[in-house]
Amino acid sequence: MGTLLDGKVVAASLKEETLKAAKELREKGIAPKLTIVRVGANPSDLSYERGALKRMEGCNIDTEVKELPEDITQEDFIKALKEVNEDKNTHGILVFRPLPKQLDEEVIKYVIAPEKDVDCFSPTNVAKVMEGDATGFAPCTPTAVMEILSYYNVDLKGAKSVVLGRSMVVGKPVAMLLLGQNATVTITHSKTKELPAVCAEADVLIAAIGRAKMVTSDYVKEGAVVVDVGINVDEEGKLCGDVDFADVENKASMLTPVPGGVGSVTTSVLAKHVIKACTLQNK
Ligand SMILES: NC(=O)C1=CN([C@@H]2O[C@H](COP(=O)(O)OP(=O)(O)OC[C@H]3O[C@@H](n4cnc5c(N)ncnc54)[C@H](OP(=O)(O)O)[C@@H]3O)[C@@H](O)[C@H]2O)C=CC1
Ligand SMILES: Nc1nc(=O)c2c([nH]1)NC[C@@H]1CN(c3ccc(C(=O)N[C@@H](CCC(=O)O)C(=O)O)cc3)C=[N+]21
Repeated sequence: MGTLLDGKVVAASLKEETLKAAKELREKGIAPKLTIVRVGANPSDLSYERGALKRMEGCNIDTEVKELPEDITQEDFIKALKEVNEDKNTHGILVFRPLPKQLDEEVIKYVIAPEKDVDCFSPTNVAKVMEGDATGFAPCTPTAVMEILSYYNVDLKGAKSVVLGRSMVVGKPVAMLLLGQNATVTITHSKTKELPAVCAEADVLIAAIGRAKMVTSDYVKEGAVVVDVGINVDEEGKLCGDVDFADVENKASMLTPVPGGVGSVTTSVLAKHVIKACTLQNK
């Protein structure tokens, strides 16, 4: 089988850098802090929150969770978010999405302070991802994909890369980040014709569709690098990715597992972004 792209190893390496930077900030009397804004108690928000709080603790980053009622009005939500924006002790803000339907994300995305927006909610940061402007914050999950590829020295220059999925959360931004590293990028989605054949052209294949084990060996070129972003549950109720790992592992040269792949790097990127925000705000 190919090389396992082990997210835990990448996460540990990122954590080491982040811890060192956090220590240096604290020596200057600055305590880096992430504030999480959560509306209601959605299970997937709570699962990410648990992982994020644990990771911040391991990285010596302070945290606060601003828990808001499920039925909060737009006006009250905006007021609460502005308070976090203005909180001098908060350097990074994570707003769990999607928000409940009475809250209009198209309005709220303009409210979050771009310099504290560590998971790319603000259009300012979305634009910076498009422009390849490194002063912004790309979303954590696509950045985690890039960190894994970089850690394992995957050469992206000129590489044929195919992204499965075009959401604003994963597919589109990861395509822009790949382009920024000089990959030749194809973005595919539910309307793509001859999808397995298009994917089988890829040197680097990124799966972010949210379809359990859909990516079988016929989607994969012999020797390709495959990164699985999906977090799904299979028919037995176990966590699984978008890639059929057992079917693909002997064809790919490198492959991420689920769990233990991209998902385990995402919170380390979040921590890195909080440190970056804190450093920039104290320049
Ligand atoms: N590891 C992590 O930290 C994270 C993991 N995830 C996981 O990543 C996956 C994707 O998430 P997200 O981008 O938010 O999902 P969305 O549902 O928002 O987007 C899915 C995308 O995949 C495309 N798609 C869906 N079905 C097919 C299909 N049969 N063939 C081709 N394309 C298809 C859709 O196409 P179209 O646009 O045409 O509808 C869409 O662009 C999920 O499993 C999610 O749980 C998400 C965030 C964080
Ligand atoms: N602004 C915003 N950004 C997000 O990234 C975001 C969000 N809102 N809202 C909620 C969803 C959900 N989500 C999860 C990520 C990882 C696990 C998960 O299970 N992680 C495992 C690791 C899984 C693995 O190893 O692959 C863990 O942390 O132990 C779950 C859920 C992020 N989300």
